[in-house]
Amino acid sequence: MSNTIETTPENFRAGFTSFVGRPNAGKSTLTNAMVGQKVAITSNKPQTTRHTIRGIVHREDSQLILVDTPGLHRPRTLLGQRLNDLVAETLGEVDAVGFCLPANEKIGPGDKFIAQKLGGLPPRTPIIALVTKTDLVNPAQLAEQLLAVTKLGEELLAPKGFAAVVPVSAKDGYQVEEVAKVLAQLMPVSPPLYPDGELTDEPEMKMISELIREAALEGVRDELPHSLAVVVEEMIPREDRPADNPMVDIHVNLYVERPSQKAIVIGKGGTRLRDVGTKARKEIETLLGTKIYLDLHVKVAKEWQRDPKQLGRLGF
Ligand SMILES: Nc1nc2c(ncn2[C@@H]2O[C@H](COP(=O)(O)OP(=O)(O)OP(=O)(O)O)[C@@H](O)[C@H]2O)c(=O)[nH]1
Repeated sequence: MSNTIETTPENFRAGFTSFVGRPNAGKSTLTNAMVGQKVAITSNKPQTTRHTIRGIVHREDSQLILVDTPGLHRPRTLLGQRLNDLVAETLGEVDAVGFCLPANEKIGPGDKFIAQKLGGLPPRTPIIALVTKTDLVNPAQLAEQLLAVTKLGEELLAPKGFAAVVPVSAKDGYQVEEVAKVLAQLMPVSPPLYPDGELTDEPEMKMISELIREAALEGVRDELPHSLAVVVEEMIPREDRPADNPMVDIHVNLYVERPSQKAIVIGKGGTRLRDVGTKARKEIETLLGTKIYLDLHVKVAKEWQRDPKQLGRLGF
């Protein structure tokens, strides 16, 4: 047992923060550079959020919980009001937002789009700009980008602009500590929300994806030898459930390489996927000891076995 309470300094700060930015902006790499350990949250933890926790930064005087903001990462799949609602809802729940903009690329429409959405947030959520990948530019280029980013903030986050603009390189570690420090100062005064140590639910997520993978391969192993990857995207406790009868929504993507394989996994009229879902659900319910709703999606990720970026994303 830890004695967290007794040893917590008086001005300890703890809270939730989220990195946003267009694809490739460096969010995941920065998250990994800041966090000692990867985690994913399930139903049985304190202070459960509806977001996937990507990691927790434990510092002497603070704790930062890095959460995902679904939606902003893939604006093209969500239209208009739905996106606005989602952004307000999810980012309304974090204590600060880190907006990642690569130092080596001109500010583009994707960045402006996100900045505009951030500008629509209630003014209480501080937004800091993180100019990422500074190792790829020279000092003059970096200075120019810092100015451009500051200007973007003044234009689209009027009247306040960004709470801070911090250059960082996750690759060589430059200013990674500074990012944590700046974010920590924006967290509310609070004892740690998660215990140090026993952090990870990742084995649980792995077991769940394995159960689904096994069920999905049953009977079609020859047709789908190594072409199936299963990723548990989110596990979210269902709201408004009685405490003695909880339920967890589990969203899962099954990745295959070719459309023909997708057809095999889904089966005629979706019957096969339904059977896979039923079988896996029972096993997962036994594993977790709670009711679940299993949401399975089959996606084609072309040649994912050969693409390091895709592999990374699928947890290989
Ligand atoms: N040189 C350099 N490359 C970086 C740095 N941070 C990230 N990258 C590279 O930039 C690419 C994208 O980084 P990610 O961390 O995956 O970016 P992301 O914003 O999470 O991307 P999505 O998952 O597509 O939203 C990868 O190839 C990284 O290796 C950095 O500090 N320096």
